[in-house]
Amino acid sequence: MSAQLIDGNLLSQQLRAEVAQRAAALTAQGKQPGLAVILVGDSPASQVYVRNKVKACQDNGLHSVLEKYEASMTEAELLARIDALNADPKINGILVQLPLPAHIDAHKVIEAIAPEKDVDGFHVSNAGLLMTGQPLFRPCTPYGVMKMLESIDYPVRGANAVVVGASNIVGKPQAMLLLQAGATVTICNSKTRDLGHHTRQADILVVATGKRNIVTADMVKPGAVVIDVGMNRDDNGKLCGDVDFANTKEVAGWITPVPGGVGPMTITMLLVNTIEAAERS
Ligand SMILES: Nc1nc(=O)c2c([nH]1)NC[C@@H]1CN(c3ccc(C(=O)N[C@@H](CCC(=O)O)C(=O)O)cc3)C=[N+]21
Repeated sequence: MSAQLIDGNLLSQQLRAEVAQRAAALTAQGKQPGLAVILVGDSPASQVYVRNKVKACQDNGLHSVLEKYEASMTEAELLARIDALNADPKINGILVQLPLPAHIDAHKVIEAIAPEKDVDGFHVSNAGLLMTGQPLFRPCTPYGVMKMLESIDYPVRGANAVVVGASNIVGKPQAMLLLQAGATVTICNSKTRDLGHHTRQADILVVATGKRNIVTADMVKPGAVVIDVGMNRDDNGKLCGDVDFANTKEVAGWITPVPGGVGPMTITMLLVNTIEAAERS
């Protein structure tokens, strides 16, 4: 292995220690930070993620409530729950776990969350603030990736960054954060011709497609930072990313593992955003 590992568990541990201190300080002022997590339906993957989020709150002194609903819940019922949480002074952050069942309009639901409680940073108002350089909440996964680059003191300014994947949740906000940090940013998508041509230019390569092995070692510039946002299962049911880790680690300068990379950082930044919401309240 020539690449250095960027350990998301270790970095999370350090950042969560700061989170716990800020949570304790707020609690001492009678303002314990609170997160509400809403899960509609019972997808096993979502159950695990949501439980991890609630546990991270408990471990670091944040108040949390988990609201679980049947997949048959109506959109109107969900919107009513969000209204109630918007008005609840004990709740500083509201997270509606995605994806939602097909009969519920996810855009409508996200737009119903008060922007100052939108700790995912998915509301159009928060997307607009991010795009115009005045972010209120940075979306957790891209924010965590920037913290990982910071942790290795990587000079993002002037670097070539390539983001593979253009989702509203990861790819697009990731590109914005990298751009604001001074990188030259390329966003690739599922229609990109000759993906390797683009990825080989990358000093920083962020891969967020949900397709296992979409990036292989021959597509990576020697010495590059490779950040794997993928969460897939291999043929044996083992968690794996979007990058062919075993071969790419021999080419890259730094690489993030799956599990133990971006995933824990996403949860850490959710805690950070919830703390910031409480500090502002
Ligand atoms: N409104 C909303 N906000 C989200 O932030 C959100 C969401 N919906 N829907 C689903 C995705 C996925 N996501 C993950 C977070 C942490 C891990 C994580 O901690 N992964 C561990 C492993 C977990 C395991 O063992 O399964 C790791 O990579 O080491 C994974 C996935 C947040 N998401």
